[in-house]
Formats: sequence, structure tokens, C-alpha cells
Amino acid sequence: MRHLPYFCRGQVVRGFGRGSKQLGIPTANFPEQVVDNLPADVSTGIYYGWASVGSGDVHKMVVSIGWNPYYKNTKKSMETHIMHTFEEDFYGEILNVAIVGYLRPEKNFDSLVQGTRENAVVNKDALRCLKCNKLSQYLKHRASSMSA
Ligand SMILES: Nc1ncnc2c1ncn2[C@@H]1O[C@H](COP(=O)(O)OP(=O)(O)OP(=O)(O)O)[C@@H](O)[C@H]1O
Ligand SMILES: Cc1cc2nc3c(=O)[nH]c(=O)nc-3n(C[C@H](O)[C@H](O)[C@H](O)CO)c2cc1C
Ligand SMILES: [Mg+2]
Repeated sequence: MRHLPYFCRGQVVRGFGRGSKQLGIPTANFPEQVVDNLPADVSTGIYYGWASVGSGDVHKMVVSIGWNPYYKNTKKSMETHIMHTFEEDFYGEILNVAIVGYLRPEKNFDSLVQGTRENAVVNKDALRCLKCNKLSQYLKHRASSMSA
């Protein structure tokens, strides 16, 4: 994306409910409005960056933007997997994300097992890319000033 880092926020909505169960990675889904507001020339694929829920702590994240070719979705989605274990679900809360970099295009997995493996690889890549935490501090500041 030409527009990186890209900041956006929105309410976490329910998707198809298959992110965590099938691929082992829960993804907080943004509503259509947030997806429609992405720059028109955004490349679909998997990105990494920082995220916070409400005014909570900032965590590393990976975000998938696109049509999930494995599931043949007809509507573009934007789903964030936060690299943190939460005590409970946070549907309805405001998710803040700062997308920092691009990792890979979306793939059409041969199987769910392959999908799970690929996601473990991409999560590791994201952690390697996210060593600098300057943007994390920026997101924390921006999220708290917006909810004040
Ligand atoms: N580490 C995490 N990252 C993202 N979401 C999490 C995390 N831990 C718990 N959740 C919760 O899990 C929900 C996402 O679960 P999941 O992706 O399985 O379902 P869904 O978003 O409703 O549907 P879909 O499978 O279409 O994405 C989030 O909305 C959030 O409330
Ligand atoms: C890190 C990450 C990588 C993903 N990679 C793909 C992919 O390559 N192909 C795909 O169809 N879906 C991919 N997805 C989306 C996945 O299919 C989606 O989260 C589930 O279908 C739940 O909606 C990815 C999601 C995440 C969080
Ligand atoms: Mg999801």
C-alpha cells in the first residue's frame, strides 16, 4: 500500500465464526463501512502492525484484507488477529489498528491444515518485522486522544 502506515478504527462485528475454530486464529472483523473506506488502490493480502481494543494496551497484530480465496467470500473483509490472549471476546468494542507493513498476498490453501501452517509462518514473519515499537506508542497516544 502506498498509504502506509495506515490508521483506522471501527466497531468489532460478527463474521462467519470460522476464524478461530477452523484456522486457530480468531480475527476481529471490521464492519463494511471501514472496509469500504480503505484506499481504493489497496493491495489485498496480509499486513502487520499494531492494534488496541478500546483504550486497552497496544499489541502486535496481523490483518487480512481481501476476499479469503480459500472460503471464496464475495465481500471484501478486513480481519485483525491480535497477538495476545484475551480473557473474553470483545465484539462491539472499538478496535484501533495501525498497519505498518505488507507480508504476502492471500493464498488459496489446499486444505485447512496447510492454512493453519501458513498462518503460523506469517505470524512469525510479522513478529520479526515488529521489533521497533515507535508506532506502538503513536497508536496508544492517538487511540486515547480519540476516545477522550
Ligand atoms: N487475539 C484475538 N484477536 C482477535 N480477536 C480475538 C482474539 N481473542 C479473542 N477474540 C475475539 O474473537 C472474535 C473473532 O472470532 P472469529 O474470527 O472466530 O469469528 P468472527 O469474526 O465472528 O467470524 P469470521 O470467522 O468470519 O472471522 C473477535 O471478534 C474477538 O471478540
Ligand atoms: C494472518 C492471516 C493470514 C490469512 N491468510 C489467508 C490466506 O492466505 N487465504 C485465505 O483465504 N484467507 C486467509 N486469511 C483469512 C482467513 O481465511 C479468515 O480469517 C477466516 O476465514 C475467518 O474469516 C488469513 C487471516 C489471517 C489473520
Ligand atoms: Mg473473524
